[in-house]
Amino acid sequence: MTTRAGFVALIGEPNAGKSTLLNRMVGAKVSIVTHKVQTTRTRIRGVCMEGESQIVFVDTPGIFRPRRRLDRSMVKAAWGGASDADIIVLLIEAHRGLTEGAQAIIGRLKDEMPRGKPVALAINKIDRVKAETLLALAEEANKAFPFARTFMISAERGHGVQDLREWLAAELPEGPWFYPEDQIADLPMRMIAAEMTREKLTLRLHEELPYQLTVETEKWEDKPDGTTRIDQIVYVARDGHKGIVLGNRGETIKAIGQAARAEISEFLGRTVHLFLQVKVRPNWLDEPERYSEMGLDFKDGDA
Ligand SMILES: Nc1nc2c(ncn2[C@@H]2O[C@H](COP(=O)(O)OP(=O)(O)OP(=O)(O)O)[C@@H](O)[C@H]2O)c(=O)[nH]1
Repeated sequence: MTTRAGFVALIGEPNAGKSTLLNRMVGAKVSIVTHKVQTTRTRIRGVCMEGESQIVFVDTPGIFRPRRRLDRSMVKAAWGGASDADIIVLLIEAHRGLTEGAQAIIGRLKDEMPRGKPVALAINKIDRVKAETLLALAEEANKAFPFARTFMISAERGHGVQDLREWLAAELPEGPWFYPEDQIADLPMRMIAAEMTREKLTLRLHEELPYQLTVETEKWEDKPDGTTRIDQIVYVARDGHKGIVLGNRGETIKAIGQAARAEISEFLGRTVHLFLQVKVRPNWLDEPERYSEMGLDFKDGDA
């Protein structure tokens, strides 16, 4: 049996339908993550199996409209995320055509993507236009960039989505899966729970640390008595940050834990026992191992 696995970055202007498409392909469970603000560099948005292929979708937050310095570095990171993906899918809206924004993305794809990286075009929202308009748009776009394939889809209604999935599955490099098949169903829940804790940390610590914090769900145990034990680790970049997160006699982390526990419990509809640990992981932003752990191979100078 030949297995395939790899990373796919969905890019496009805001509102192009990236989240809708992702949810179609991966399942509705990830949708809660989608409205979250741009808080991490690159993260996994969802995983799906298609035949013997494991497709891992990565986030490319904030490709657009940098407002602050920090945002600009995230824009760069987003493009780093895209160029590290095995396949890129550019989503454009059928009724809006090749907007200025879409053309700007194509310009950057030309400048920044390594040669030979497959970039597919997905013309979304085909339910909103006539066939002639669609064909003309496909032709125009393919003149602007040598797309590996062009798909005409409606993420909302599901048209064309399976074709895209099958193509992605076949294009991914051969290799072992990144996640055991039985963990895939669990993965969105683990990510959502980590995101909830992260949000509480960000709320509580305001502008102090948010870009230097990361939360990972280490263990997840559904107990026979109907409760769930979740162990998470809050990673900070420096020793000094640990104290800020813990607070005076641990009261900050305690309050954060309580708030996160309440939200996770409500979301799961079960009693949750949440255990938080704060650990220092210096320079996690620059640490390539962090990304290889997720299966992403970041090279120096990406961020
Ligand atoms: N008519 C139509 N609307 C769609 C389709 N796909 C998505 N939409 C709508 O387009 C809007 C934007 O979709 P999202 O999936 O949130 O877009 P996004 O690219 O993730 O947007 P950002 O999160 O802002 O980057 C939503 O109102 C969707 O319901 C489609 O195939 N047809």
